[in-house]
This record gives sequence, C-alpha cells and structure tokens, in this order.
Amino acid sequence: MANQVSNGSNHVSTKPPPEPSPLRKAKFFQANMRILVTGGAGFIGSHLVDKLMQNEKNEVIVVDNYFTGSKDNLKQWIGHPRFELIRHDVTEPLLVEVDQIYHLACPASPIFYKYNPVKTIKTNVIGTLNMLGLAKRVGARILLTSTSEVYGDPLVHPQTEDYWGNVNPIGVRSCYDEGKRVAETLMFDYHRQHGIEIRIARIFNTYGPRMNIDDGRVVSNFIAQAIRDEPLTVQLPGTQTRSFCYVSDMVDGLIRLMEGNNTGPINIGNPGEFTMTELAETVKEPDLGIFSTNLTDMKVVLQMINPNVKIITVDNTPDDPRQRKPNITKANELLGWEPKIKLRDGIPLMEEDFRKRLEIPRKK
Ligand SMILES: NC(=O)c1ccc[n+]([C@@H]2O[C@H](COP(=O)([O-])OP(=O)(O)OC[C@H]3O[C@@H](n4cnc5c(N)ncnc54)[C@H](O)[C@@H]3O)[C@@H](O)[C@H]2O)c1
Ligand SMILES: O=C(O)[C@H]1O[C@H](OP(=O)(O)OP(=O)(O)OC[C@H]2O[C@@H](n3ccc(=O)[nH]c3=O)[C@H](O)[C@@H]2O)[C@H](O)[C@@H](O)[C@@H]1O
Repeated sequence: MANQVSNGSNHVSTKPPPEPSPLRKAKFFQANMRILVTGGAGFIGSHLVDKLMQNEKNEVIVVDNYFTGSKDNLKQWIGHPRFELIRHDVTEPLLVEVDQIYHLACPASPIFYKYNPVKTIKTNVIGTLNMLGLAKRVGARILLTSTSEVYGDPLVHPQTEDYWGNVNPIGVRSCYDEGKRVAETLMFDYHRQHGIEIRIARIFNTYGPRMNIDDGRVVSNFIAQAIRDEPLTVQLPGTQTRSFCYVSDMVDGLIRLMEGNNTGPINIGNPGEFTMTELAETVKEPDLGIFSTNLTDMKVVLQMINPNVKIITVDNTPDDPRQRKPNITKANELLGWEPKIKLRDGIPLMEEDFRKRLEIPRKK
C-alpha cells in the first residue's frame, strides 16, 4: 500500500557517472547537445522532437521501428542538418554517440501493446537494457517514459510515487505494466551499479494532435467517433476514471525532468479526473453545474464537435484500472511543473488535426 518510502525520488548512486564520450569534448560538441529520442516517430515522441529542435544547440537523432509511429509525424524535420531519422528496433543494440537519451519506444495504446504481447515485453525489457547499455558506454543521461500503469488497479487514490501498485503479473495488460516495472528496475540497477544518470517519468493519459485516429484510446476514439457521427463507445462499467494531460504540457514536464537533478520516478499528468460515462455524456446533456471545470470544458467542446452523437456501452477488456489520478506534488515542487492547457483549448486542436486527416470539414 502507500508509504513504502524506499520508492521515493532522487536515489543517489555510490558510483560516479561513466566518462562521457570523448566526442563530447570535441569542438563540434561545444555547440551541440546530441540527443537520441527512441520512439520519436510516435505521438509524444514527435512533439518532443519538435520542442528539442527549436533549440539550435540541439542535434536530434530519432530511432523508431514505425510500429505505431509514422515518418509523417516528423516530416518537417527530414533533411534538416541537425536531424537524423533511423529505422531501428530497440530490441537490437544501437551504436551512436549521444549526450542524452529520451527512451520512449514502446506502443502505448492498449490495443497495440496487447497485439503482440511478447514483442511488447521485449521492447520494454530488452529495449531498455540496450538503451541503458548505450548510456553506459557513452556516458549519456537517460530518461524513461514509464507509466501510471505501474500502479495497476490502484488501491491508493490519487496515486503518489511511493505507492508500489496493485498489478496483475499474469494478465493481458502485464506485458505493458509489468514490462514498464522491469524497465524502471533496470534503470535503478544501472544507476546504482554503474552510476548512470537516470530520469523516470510516470506519464498519465496524454492526448493531442497526431494520436493515431484508430488508436483505440478513449479521447482519440470519442473525437473520431463524434466527427464521423458514429456512437461514442463507453466501455463498461463507465464509472472508471482517468485524467488527461495535453501533449505540450507533457513535453515540457519531460524536458524539465531531463534537465533537472532528480532521478524520479515523478508523476507527470493532469489531476483533473472524470468517469468515462461523464466524458461521453458531455455530448448529450450538458449539465454544467455538476461536473468539474475540466469536465465542463470537455462537455462544451464535445458538444461543439457533434451535439447529436449517440452513446453506447460496450464490453471492456480485463484488468482495466478502475480509477486513476496523479498526485503531482513532486513534479510541482521538484520541477516547478504543472499542466497549463485546459481541455477546452486542447480538444479543439485535436479536432482540427483529426478533421484534416479524416478529410471531414466542420459543418457550417
Ligand atoms: N500517451 C500516453 O498517454 C502515455 C501514458 C503513459 C506512458 N506513455 C509512454 O510514453 C511513450 C510514448 O507514448 P505515445 O503515446 O507517444 O505512443 P506511440 O505508440 O504513439 O509511440 C511509441 C513509438 O515507439 C515506436 N516503437 C514501438 N516499439 C518499438 C521498438 N521495439 N523499437 C523502436 N521503436 C518502437 C513506435 O513505432 C512509436 O513511434 C511510451 O513509452 C508509452 O509507454 C504514454
Ligand atoms: O496513462 C497511462 O499510464 C496509460 O494510459 C493509457 O491506458 P488507458 O488508461 O487504459 O487508456 P485508454 O485506452 O484511453 O482507456 C481509458 C479508459 O477509457 C475507456 N474507453 C476506452 C476507449 C473507448 O472507446 N471507450 C472507453 O470507455 C477504457 O475502458 C478505460 O477505462 C495508455 O494507452 C497507456 O499506454 C498509458 O500507459
């Protein structure tokens, strides 16, 4: 349960960090920080790349196997002298000289991570091992994008970083949540044993433009369904809760964590929480009085997308967490971070992106 304090932030290694690559001392590196982003062709990764590329001192290398990502997400950078894109699977070793590694590679949508669970485990375990080996060889700092799913179906609410979680080790989600738990373990073992500089972010549900339209996650589903005039599919029981963070806030949190002095794990997410039924009903009956500000925002926005859309209930999949809401005190105090973008501002940006890709303009 809670208060298992050995899981607090900022463990200190007894080992000094490995020597940085000699290349870092070369003339070239005085002007440039070379940053590897694994999974950089995906949803969060491509937004992170956009932000890192805005800094003219950064050189960015993306590796991705395009399982759930796309070159399209990076098309604005292909050919740029400070950018390189490599088709590579992180379950294979990688030899590059870099100063920082943002390790995101892993399918995030439950539909996709359950599609080939053995591959998902390999990506989380062997992929993280390979990236830690690389970090050790070149003396790079490495950040892992872990997940709120390490808390499983949490018995502590909201979730703090010292909660060890309630996870089914043999269920259909285990390839992902147990995989990420092992990835966190590997990060801390490399830190303690080899002095690697590590950072762990526990990301809570994130939404925004560039999510795969048929990716299966709830916000992308509801927006695509509302645009296509298809019923919104609330998975039973509908009382399960989530909290949604806009992608630019997430990217800001990840960069702050990488640049700061805390190993983590640190929760990064938006604490505004609502049930999936509430989320869907926002379209039908906008009772502005009874919901949180976040939900009121969501109602107003989804109504704008399609006020006549129907809601149906459908079966859920096993082990769906019943409630989830981050405690972000640590992110706030240690990184000076809190989410800024309200649903009322984030959802229309996503709607615009989805309409463009679906080629369904807004009705006049
Ligand atoms: N989006 C969220 O709400 C959320 C929440 C918690 C954690 N996360 C974590 O953040 C990271 C990014 O999530 P996202 O939403 O951008 O997902 P995404 O599926 O859009 O991106 C993942 C990227 O990793 C690539 N990839 C997958 N397996 C790979 C492999 N073996 N080798 C190389 N590349 C591989 C995919 O092709 C894709 O481009 C993931 O690690 C995910 O677990 C995301
Ligand atoms: O934040 C996290 O840590 C995790 O969040 C999501 O996992 P999940 O919360 O299950 O995401 P969704 O698939 O969007 O489901 C959210 C809720 O909406 C429900 N849902 C989903 C889709 C839908 O059409 N209707 C619906 O009611 C699900 O049953 C679930 O209760 C991500 O996909 C994981 O990669 C990530 O690690």
